[in-house]
Amino acid sequence: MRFAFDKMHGLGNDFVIVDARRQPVAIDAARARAVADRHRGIGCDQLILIEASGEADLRMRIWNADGGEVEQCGNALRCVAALTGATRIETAGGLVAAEQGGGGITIDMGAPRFEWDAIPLAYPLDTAPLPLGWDGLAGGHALSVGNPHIVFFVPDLAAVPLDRIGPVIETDPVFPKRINVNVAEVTGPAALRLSVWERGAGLTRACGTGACATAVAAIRQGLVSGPVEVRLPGGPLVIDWTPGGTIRMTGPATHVFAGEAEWEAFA
Ligand SMILES: N[C@H](CCC[C@H](N)C(=O)O)C(=O)O
Repeated sequence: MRFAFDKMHGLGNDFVIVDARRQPVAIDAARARAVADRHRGIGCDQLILIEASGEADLRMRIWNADGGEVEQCGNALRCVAALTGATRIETAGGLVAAEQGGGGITIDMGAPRFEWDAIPLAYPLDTAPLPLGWDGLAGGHALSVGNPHIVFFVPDLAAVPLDRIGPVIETDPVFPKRINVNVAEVTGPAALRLSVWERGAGLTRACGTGACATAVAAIRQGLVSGPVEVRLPGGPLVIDWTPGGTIRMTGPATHVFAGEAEWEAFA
């Protein structure tokens, strides 16, 4: 059966977006993996499904390239807001607000969570910092911005083999739902450089929730003051947060093309 989709990206973190409000759609892990496959499918970091919502303009669901459905995706929120004009979006990670302005699209991501069982961790531990280390990375801060993140600050980002160490941390049993791994370098009083090993997607060009988590961890530790420019391999996002408040992320959303395909091609 034919379906329509939109291909979009946020700083190179790319998505296939399917609007199920106008066409019946059933996604499972195998179909998500097949659509995301960059050789046999359409290719994306995440597959995004838009559904009707009883409490917001729409509901956004997210599947990583490995087929796992997850709670939140910052870059996709900007893309869906740009595509649909939605100003309130329901996700499994919470209800968010979107506004479109001169500097791009701003998403209010809600408040971060720092308790061990909100990340979640497998057992009670301090989360800021987590008393654990992996291959020379230690002192990480774990937090949830709707989805789970750990954030490490290092003196030289280029010296960290994130492609090797990322999957080890992502799949450590201390993280029962796995975790997104962020490694950042402070480059100014309100500037960070960030690379992200994403849960279920690996190294991506950008991670919106990773930028949010990293900026919050840096502000909490007094490493920077907000609003923070977080420079990812695909470009910059601006993240603003003050303790006790909600996180506001501002950045671009790019529409690449609209397409059609047959679900039968993604068995
Ligand atoms: N890999 C993430 C989902 C996508 C997040 C990222 N693409 C973003 O822009 O926030 C997770 O498993 O929680």
